[in-house]
Amino acid sequence: MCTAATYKTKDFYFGRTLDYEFSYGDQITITPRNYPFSFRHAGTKQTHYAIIGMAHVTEDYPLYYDAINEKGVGMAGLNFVGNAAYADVKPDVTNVAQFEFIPWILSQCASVAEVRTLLSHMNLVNTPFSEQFPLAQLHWIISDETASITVESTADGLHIYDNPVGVLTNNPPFPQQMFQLNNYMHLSPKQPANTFADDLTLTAYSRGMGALGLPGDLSSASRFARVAFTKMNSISGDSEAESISQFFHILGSVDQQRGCCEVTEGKYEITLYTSCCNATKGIYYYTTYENHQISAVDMHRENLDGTTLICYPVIQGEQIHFQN
Ligand SMILES: C[C@H](CCC(=O)NCCS(=O)(=O)O)[C@H]1CC[C@H]2[C@@H]3[C@H](O)C[C@@H]4C[C@H](O)CC[C@]4(C)[C@H]3C[C@H](O)[C@]12C
Repeated sequence: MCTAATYKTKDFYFGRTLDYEFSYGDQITITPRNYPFSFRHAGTKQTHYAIIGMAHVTEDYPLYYDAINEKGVGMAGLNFVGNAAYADVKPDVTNVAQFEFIPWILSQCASVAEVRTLLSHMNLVNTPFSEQFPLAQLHWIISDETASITVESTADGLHIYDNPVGVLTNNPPFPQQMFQLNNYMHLSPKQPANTFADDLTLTAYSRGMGALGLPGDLSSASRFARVAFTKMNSISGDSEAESISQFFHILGSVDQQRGCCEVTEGKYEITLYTSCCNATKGIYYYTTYENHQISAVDMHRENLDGTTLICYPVIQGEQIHFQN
């Protein structure tokens, strides 16, 4: 399972948890403006916006999982298994392979409004990267500081939904996830009043009872409701430190601990990493399952006019600050 979220204070923040039972081998990867992006069916872009995100790099190509561009647009792919279906290549539209979707959007869109325009003549196609990396069944959240959309490619075509919550998890399809929030409309960060029955003396005997009923399990639908509640009620100062700290707390509400989600005999899904991008400033912050210290890569500390990918390894291993 995975969860993505947005957060706005003075700057705009975008990030995700990557939950899985193994890592593909990820690196924080910067694609500078003059790295030539060769698209399988849509030509080559010699120059484009710079991108920073988490990717598996193979054959000098950044297979991005989540990323932001220098204009403040963020995009993340999350599993959508059993529902994702990609089209065949068609004439008279722009055919973009599923693995190219993040580079295609982030290399040329400066806002979600521009993304919508690009999507109106795009066909998301079933061309795999290679035999070793077949199609991934995903759906996507694409956001800027003003709006988010969810993109789902299913057997009946490409769907673009407004995403007013700015969060995404996995199945079921996005409209159902949104609909299920109706079930939780009575939840509140405030203490509840007794509306159960006039003749009963019921008391709020514990703090936090306004959110009693918020699901605590790790299913995708439950994580959607939980992170939506947490994010929509989140309050923090607007400094960089306060914003990042709050963002990691929002995604911390759906953190997956080893042992609680068995996917096959003896294999457990865990939160491999959590990212928090300052999309306004081009900084990729992250923590990993084994490293709770926040590490960061700032795209503007690199030569963004370069032609080759810049990769930083994910720092693993707890860094404990002994005080004595
Ligand atoms: C496994 C990842 C999604 C994690 C997730 O959503 N887990 C939920 C599990 S569940 O269904 O809800 O149970 C996805 C997110 C991005 C994906 C990667 C990116 O799409 C980039 C390439 C794309 C290639 O087609 C396949 C390899 C790959 C390198 C993908 C491997 C894998 O599918 C990734 C890493």
